[in-house]
Amino acid sequence: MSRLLSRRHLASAAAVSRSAPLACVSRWLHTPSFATVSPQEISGSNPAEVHNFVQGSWTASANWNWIVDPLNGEKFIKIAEVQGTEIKPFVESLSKCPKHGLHNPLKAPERYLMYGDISAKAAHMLGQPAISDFFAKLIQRVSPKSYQQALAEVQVSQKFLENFCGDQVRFLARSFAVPGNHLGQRSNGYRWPYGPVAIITPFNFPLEIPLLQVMGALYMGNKPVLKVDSKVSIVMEQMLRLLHECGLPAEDMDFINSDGVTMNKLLLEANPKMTLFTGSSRVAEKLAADLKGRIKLEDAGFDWKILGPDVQEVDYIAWVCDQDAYACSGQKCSAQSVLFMHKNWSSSGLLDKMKKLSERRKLEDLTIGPVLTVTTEAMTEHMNSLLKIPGSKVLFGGEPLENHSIPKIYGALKPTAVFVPLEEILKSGNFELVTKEIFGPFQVVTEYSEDQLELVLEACERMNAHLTAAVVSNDPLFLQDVLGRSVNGTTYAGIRARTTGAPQNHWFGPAGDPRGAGIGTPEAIKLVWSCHREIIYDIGPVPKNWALPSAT
Ligand SMILES: NC(=O)c1ccc[n+]([C@@H]2O[C@H](COP(=O)([O-])OP(=O)(O)OC[C@H]3O[C@@H](n4cnc5c(N)ncnc54)[C@H](O)[C@@H]3O)[C@@H](O)[C@H]2O)c1
Repeated sequence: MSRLLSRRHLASAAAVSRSAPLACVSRWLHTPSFATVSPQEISGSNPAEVHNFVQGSWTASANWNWIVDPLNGEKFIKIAEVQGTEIKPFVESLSKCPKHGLHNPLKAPERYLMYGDISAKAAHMLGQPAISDFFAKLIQRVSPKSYQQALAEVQVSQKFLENFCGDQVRFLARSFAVPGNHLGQRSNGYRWPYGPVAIITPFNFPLEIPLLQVMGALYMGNKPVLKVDSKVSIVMEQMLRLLHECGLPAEDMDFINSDGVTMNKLLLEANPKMTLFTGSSRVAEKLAADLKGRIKLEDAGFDWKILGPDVQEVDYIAWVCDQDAYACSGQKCSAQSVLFMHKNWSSSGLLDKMKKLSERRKLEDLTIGPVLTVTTEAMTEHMNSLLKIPGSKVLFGGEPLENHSIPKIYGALKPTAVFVPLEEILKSGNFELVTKEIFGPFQVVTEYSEDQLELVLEACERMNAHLTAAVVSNDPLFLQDVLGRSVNGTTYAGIRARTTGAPQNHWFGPAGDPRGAGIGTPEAIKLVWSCHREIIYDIGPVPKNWALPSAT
């Protein structure tokens, strides 16, 4: 297939060369062999198509759903969205996988090695500048963020694949043995797959989240059906084509485009033994109930940062705050949502520096850009509600972006910070409002005095989402106190602490919830994608002098 595509590209390039400038030809020649789209070429007059993959083949659907370009509102990508009446092939495909998986430590162990090889090939391909550039630009088209942010997503994915080359996949399934009570007895603990599983991922990391989760599922022997938010599923569709080129067996995973309702239906009919959901808490709670708990969750983040009493490195910390709150236009689940600032920082100029840094962001290079799930009106309305709280004020931002063609269905807001007094945040009428996750370039800032640390910790305790956090201080007693009385799953501590940017070598996920999932590290893969199985071997011999005991 890849050869066919390459030939097709060459043929198109030749056709184009008769009429178009050389630059265009070179773009086609640089489109990777597996790819069916060229990021720069997609437009209203040249729309891209995204297909499904089930039971080993690419398929269309009776319905095309149009995705609009977040920067100009043009219909530019057609998605073959599977309808409720079309899910049968996906249900059948999943049902072909037994509960004991496609491989496990006692079945087809050579597949662990095969996945080591696939990862090595995929890491090599993704590491080639033309291919990382292809994915970074494709990500930018559907989930607008700066080139550096999009490229970082590709690089994290590439490093992750490198981490699981060679024998590293089989090491994920390392088992242990404990000597038994008598000769011939021993217990072995194994990491066992769930078999048929489902993965649902959101729009904000179109490559990293689905790729890392799907590979983790496959490594451990599961057969996943993957659904990525249709707004961005083109990225993972192209990645799946790359994986096939690297040797991923066609029957090992399915890829579905659908709306949430159809996916919900598929989950209920196909009955996957485990579902990994990454997205909003609203959908997470619905699925947890529908699936009777057979689910792991990576849901909303209302991520806090506490600046300790020791004021230092103000320029650096202002820059980290700016990146944490506003990179990717605040659409990271790890984005800084609230900043608790010790009063010692008031005269440091930190807030002024943050304001200046936020003003450097511009639409032209996508350092600020469209917000895909919250409209400008909704963000402004939220801000106005906060401003009704006594003592609140806009520190900076608070206005819509200007001179743009971002469609109205998406949001466009300047990087915004609103100050709310700490005592007011804690009032029961205000707390829910202030700690509502706004998935956009928006943060709340507050201040605390020496004797108010208890109130800060009370606020952190009362929050529901415990994803990321940062304790910015090099005072070991302060760190110990705050870390010992908080729970967030991915917490950075020290003067360089941040809330965002977790690469593949950091566990990333919420804590404090037994349903909490993780992503990135070997521990995350083992926790999410395998369960413990203990086999107790007891092969004898039965002692020669054994006699029938009395009944017990
Ligand atoms: N914790 C994490 O690691 C993490 C990472 C990224 C995003 N997020 C969170 O995701 C949210 C932003 O994404 P969103 O608003 O697009 O999330 P969302 O919950 O609306 O959608 C996420 C995915 O679920 C699908 N979906 C919706 N309803 C469904 C249903 N009933 N059954 C099955 N699938 C359904 C969507 O189509 C999409 O693919 C934020 O709250 C953010 O914090 C969390």
